[in-house]
Amino acid sequence: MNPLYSVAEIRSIEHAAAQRLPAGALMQRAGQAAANAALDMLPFSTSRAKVLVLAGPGNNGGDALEVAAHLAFAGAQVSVQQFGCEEAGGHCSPEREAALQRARGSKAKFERIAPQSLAEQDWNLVIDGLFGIGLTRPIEGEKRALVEAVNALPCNRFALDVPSGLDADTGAIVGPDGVAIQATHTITYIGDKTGLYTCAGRDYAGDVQLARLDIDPALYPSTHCHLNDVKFFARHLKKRRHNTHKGSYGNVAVVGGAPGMGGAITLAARAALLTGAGRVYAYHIDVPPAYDSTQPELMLRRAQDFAIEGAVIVAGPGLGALDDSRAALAKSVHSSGPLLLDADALNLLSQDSALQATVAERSAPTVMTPHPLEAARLLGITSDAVQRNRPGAARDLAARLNAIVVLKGSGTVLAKPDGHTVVNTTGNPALATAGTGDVLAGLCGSLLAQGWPAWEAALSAVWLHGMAADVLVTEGLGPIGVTASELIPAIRTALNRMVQMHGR
Ligand SMILES: NC(=O)C1=CN([C@@H]2O[C@H](COP(=O)(O)OP(=O)(O)OC[C@H]3O[C@@H](n4cnc5c(N)ncnc54)[C@H](OP(=O)(O)O)[C@@H]3O)[C@@H](O)[C@H]2O)[C@H](O)CC1
Ligand SMILES: [K+]
Repeated sequence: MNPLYSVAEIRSIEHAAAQRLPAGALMQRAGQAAANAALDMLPFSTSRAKVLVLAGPGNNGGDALEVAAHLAFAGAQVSVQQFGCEEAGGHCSPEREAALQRARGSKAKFERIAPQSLAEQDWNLVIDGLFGIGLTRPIEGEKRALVEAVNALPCNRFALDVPSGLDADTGAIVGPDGVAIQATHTITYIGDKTGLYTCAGRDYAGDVQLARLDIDPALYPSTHCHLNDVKFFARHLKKRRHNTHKGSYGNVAVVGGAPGMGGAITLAARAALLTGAGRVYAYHIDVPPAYDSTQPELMLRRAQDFAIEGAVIVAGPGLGALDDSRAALAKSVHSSGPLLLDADALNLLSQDSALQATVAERSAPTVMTPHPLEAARLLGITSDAVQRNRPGAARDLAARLNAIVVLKGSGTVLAKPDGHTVVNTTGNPALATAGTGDVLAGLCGSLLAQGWPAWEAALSAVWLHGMAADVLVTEGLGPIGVTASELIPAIRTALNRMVQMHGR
């Protein structure tokens, strides 16, 4: 189900497949698959279509040359900007050579147009075959200028395998200070790749399609990395029985709300309530209001008094960094039930290695929901370093703290202590606003309280959180200006729809 492969795994599949096929067969298949998709992108009769093909020095360039030949034979006006073998120290592959001959045998025009002159022509499509999984350093010099000029063109940009400049494993732009083709569409070969869905991947890959090149499935290794999918957690979507009561749906205790931060704990508690928890307590570090006038169902208490066993604890929303905050966190970590750590709980934890050891030894499940900077503090690295390898950072943190980690951001990455990784595909920039992390924490805590296993609770919470934002945008609300408060009822609707569709 939606496996994601590393560059190393793709290389080994490619190598095994190539042993059984005539030389160049995979590249020809790659070129054919891309050409077929490209023809669908051309706006009208092919003969009037102007296609700019960027062919780099490696086999990604070979793919592009195959595409150039196909499109030229189909009648399109093809211009090839080739950066040939001499660029790569002369070691071009035989299959790329063969592709070059085929392209030269077509009506494709081999020319070198100055990047700044590209905009003078009305291109209908750009084929990006500069670099694929072999990119080893930032794109520089003339190729950098070409990438920037192509990104400014008003037409579709079709990346072969990976948008040139993007790291296929991490979704980071290969830097420092790198550039990448901002593709509107990507056809990725042999296996889907993590970097197309996280970090800069979603912004630079556009619509992704997979072309497996008819490779024998037996050549694919089992992988521990997948795209999130309802199928991973659907069996826990259960229709409610009549003969139940609030105790059937668990208790959530949200711990936070230091002075001036009452909003965070309120959002988390409301999210837990509106997504089905039986009882929700909000344990405030500050003196809490008498009651929440918008949601009087919430039970507000002082964190100093909290001794709630049997509840799922969501520690962190607005927790602050007071002595009382640390005390409440320590009590939460030493509790015996499922625990969700978010926001300030993670920041306090990053300063306390003894408490980290206690977390790692917990017998009950722990879920952590850091954003990149919170993850960086826990890992003792910079947030840039986290973003340069989000899957790796999430896996490191999960292993170190024996916890399920939800590394938030574009293409949220979830990791288990055993290294299993899932990249989420729902969500959009509507979530980039204050409080949505508090809402996710409350939602995940609510599912834990309702008896979901921790991994499936995290997968489902992240999926629903993003899906709710996607629905709000399709309904014309956002992505600009959506508030965390508006997200909560949208999540409730999405959850109920999912239970109706998949629940038993
Ligand atoms: N092999 C097959 O049958 C198939 C391959 N597929 C396609 O091939 C690419 C991977 O091809 P590869 O040649 O390994 O790598 P790239 O084409 O991505 O380019 C690497 C070459 O570019 C040089 N390089 C790397 N970074 C830079 C840079 N920043 N500036 C300039 N040049 C750079 C590199 O040389 P170095 O030794 O200098 O690193 C290589 O020459 C894959 O993505 C597919 O598109 C298909 O899957 C079909 C089957
Ligand atoms: K490419």
